[in-house]
Amino acid sequence: MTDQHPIAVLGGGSFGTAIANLLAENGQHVLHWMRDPEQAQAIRLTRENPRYLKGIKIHLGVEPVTDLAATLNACQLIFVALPSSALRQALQPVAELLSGKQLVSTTKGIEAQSFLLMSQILEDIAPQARIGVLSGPNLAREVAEHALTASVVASEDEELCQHVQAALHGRTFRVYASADRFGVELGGALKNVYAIIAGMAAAMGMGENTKSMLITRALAEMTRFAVKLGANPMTFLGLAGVGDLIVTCSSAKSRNYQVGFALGEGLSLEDAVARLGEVAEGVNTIKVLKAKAEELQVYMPLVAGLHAILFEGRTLNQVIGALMNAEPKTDVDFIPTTGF
Ligand SMILES: NC(=O)c1ccc[n+]([C@@H]2O[C@H](COP(=O)([O-])OP(=O)(O)OC[C@H]3O[C@@H](n4cnc5c(N)ncnc54)[C@H](O)[C@@H]3O)[C@@H](O)[C@H]2O)c1
Ligand SMILES: O=P(O)(O)OC[C@H](O)CO
Repeated sequence: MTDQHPIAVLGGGSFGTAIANLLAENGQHVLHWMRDPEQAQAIRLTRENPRYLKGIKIHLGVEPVTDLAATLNACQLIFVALPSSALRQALQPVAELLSGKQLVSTTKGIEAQSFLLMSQILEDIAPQARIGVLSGPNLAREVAEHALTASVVASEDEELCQHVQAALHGRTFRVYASADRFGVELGGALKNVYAIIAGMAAAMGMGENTKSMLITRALAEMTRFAVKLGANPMTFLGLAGVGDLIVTCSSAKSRNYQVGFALGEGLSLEDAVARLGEVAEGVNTIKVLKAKAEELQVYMPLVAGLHAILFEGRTLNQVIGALMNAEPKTDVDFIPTTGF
């Protein structure tokens, strides 16, 4: 069933475009808001978004728009696909218009200083809005190319979850619901850091054993951190936890992995980010995560190691040596209890 109102997607990058297309393919009228009028006009004329999703045809049901206030006024359900660095700055000025709306963040980042996740920023800006997140193993290009894909909508608001499921479910996209908004969102933000490490390991020609060790120890580390913050560790066994970790740490289509690969080839961080030309959220997340782990005294050797390479002048070989020679540890070191 299609919505009476158009559905808004905020953000003209690869994920916003992929989600807008999915919604339109399901018969929804989509107002796809982007800040750049030239980009909007180019999409209207060519039905493509060549900078971010070259070669993908954009459905006629997607209407590129640049008037943010008019877009928010017209829509009840709003997907936010802005970079984490831009979300607050873009939406604070229109906060009043968000009241009572269903806001679904797809942005996988953490705000510096506040350590707020993106849906917490939405809550902060618009306390009267209904808030959710969409997260999972969802590489934008694969979503747009109709690879069979699953995602998670997470919110305490069941009606919002059902609305998102109805709007997005289709032949190639399946949405699972969760009530654990915090855990789902945290998983999406944390995995980007480990994807950078996985990209570095790939560039150095490390083997499949190494990849498996990295992913598994990353899962242990991010779960340990999440538990310290009061999250449900079981969420990390789902699509938005280990699912997203696997895809992002395994695929050269991931921008975070690409940054790591470039670093492993010897590029500086600045050059690696410049070569990418798109958002790699893990680059900002690593700084705030390292600081928070120290503050909370959570053992996160992979995070500490990446931080040491990027910002403390350590070499990759020094860090690998330290990681492999660290004191012996147990394998699974958190025990889910019925309290969660
Ligand atoms: N691309 C993916 O595969 C994917 C999948 C799931 C989630 N995400 C998440 O979605 C978020 C957005 O990523 P993306 O891949 O679409 O990014 P992108 O790099 O493809 O595009 C970013 C877009 O944001 C716009 N933008 C930047 N600053 C802005 C501002 N101040 N106001 C308005 N627009 C602004 C840019 O013009 C661009 O259109 C990220 O947090 C990412 O983690 C991405
Ligand atoms: O391209 P990345 O590294 O931002 O990852 C994209 C998605 O988050 C994968 O689920």
